[in-house]
Amino acid sequence: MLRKIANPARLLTFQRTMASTASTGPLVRTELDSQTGYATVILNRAPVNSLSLEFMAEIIKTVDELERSKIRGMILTSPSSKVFCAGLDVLEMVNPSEDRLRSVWRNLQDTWAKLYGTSFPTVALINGHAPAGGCLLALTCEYRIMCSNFSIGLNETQLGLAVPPWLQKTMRNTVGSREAEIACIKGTMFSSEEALKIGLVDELAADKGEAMHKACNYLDTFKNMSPYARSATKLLLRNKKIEDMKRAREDDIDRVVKNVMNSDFQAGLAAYLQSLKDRKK
Ligand SMILES: CCCCC/C=C\C/C=C\C/C=C/C(=O)SCCNC(=O)CCNC(=O)[C@H](O)C(C)(C)COP(=O)(O)OP(=O)(O)OC[C@H]1O[C@@H](n2cnc3c(N)ncnc32)[C@H](O)[C@@H]1OP(=O)(O)O
Repeated sequence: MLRKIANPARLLTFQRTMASTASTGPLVRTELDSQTGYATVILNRAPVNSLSLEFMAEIIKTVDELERSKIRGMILTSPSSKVFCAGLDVLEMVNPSEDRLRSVWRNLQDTWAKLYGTSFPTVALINGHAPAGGCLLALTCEYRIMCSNFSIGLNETQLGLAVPPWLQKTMRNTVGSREAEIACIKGTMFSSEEALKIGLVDELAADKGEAMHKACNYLDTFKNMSPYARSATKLLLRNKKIEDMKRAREDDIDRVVKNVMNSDFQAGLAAYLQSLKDRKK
């Protein structure tokens, strides 16, 4: 459940209607508490918040809007009781047109860059599983609070995908070189408790209410600090990585096209999709 806001009149909800979504309502919902200036961004692409081209475009637009609104902090979460974000929409990888594949990858790069380089403080409230692109979203935030009994990690190699350099660097920056190297190569999925142990998340919470409380506590630490000094320091720390990604982005896209258009990869993906279905039987 989302944190109750004392005065509902203070709650501004930005809503956008998106085409081609199976979710109820907008793909991304933003609730702004005008008392604190904190925005809760709720990823809302049922059933598992998988990242399609349009969904990522919506996340990017939302962050742009929040930058313009001069918010004091953002909490990124999901309305699901089981999944924070299931990563890239695997259907985007099934025999895609090259043009769409390039656009999907470009949007993933931009989603990462936008969230990684926000001027305001960000917390991922990971209230469910966060494989691959779900872990990526969490890693872009400054602080991660994870509910117990879920899993998180960069499991791309398990699917036959290479982890792009900019994502490897983000992981390395968070958990250190050795842990990142082993985790990326093996495609390890960590339990919430293991993730805390290696520093992939910063705190655990018993449930979403507790996680929300902890998220607000993190954002409150900046209450009396100059937003300029805070964000300038963050961007000095992070901008080079964003610029590096942008410089190499066309090579990155070419590599992904080669990876995904490969017939061995497509055969492996078909088997993977079948295994997702079989798990339910
Ligand atoms: C397009 C360009 C690609 C280029 C790639 C190159 C390099 C990539 C490097 C890094 C970037 C990131 C990559 C990725 O993110 S790849 C995606 C990785 N994600 C996964 O492997 C997650 C798979 N899903 C699960 O493990 C589980 O679904 C879950 C998230 C743990 C949730 O389990 P739960 O039991 O709650 O739900 P279901 O399994 O029943 O799922 C419900 C429903 O959703 C479908 N689904 C699940 N995950 C995805 C997904 N990622 N994309 C699309 N659809 C997904 C699932 O099949 C079910 O559908 P159904 O119709 O059967 O109800």
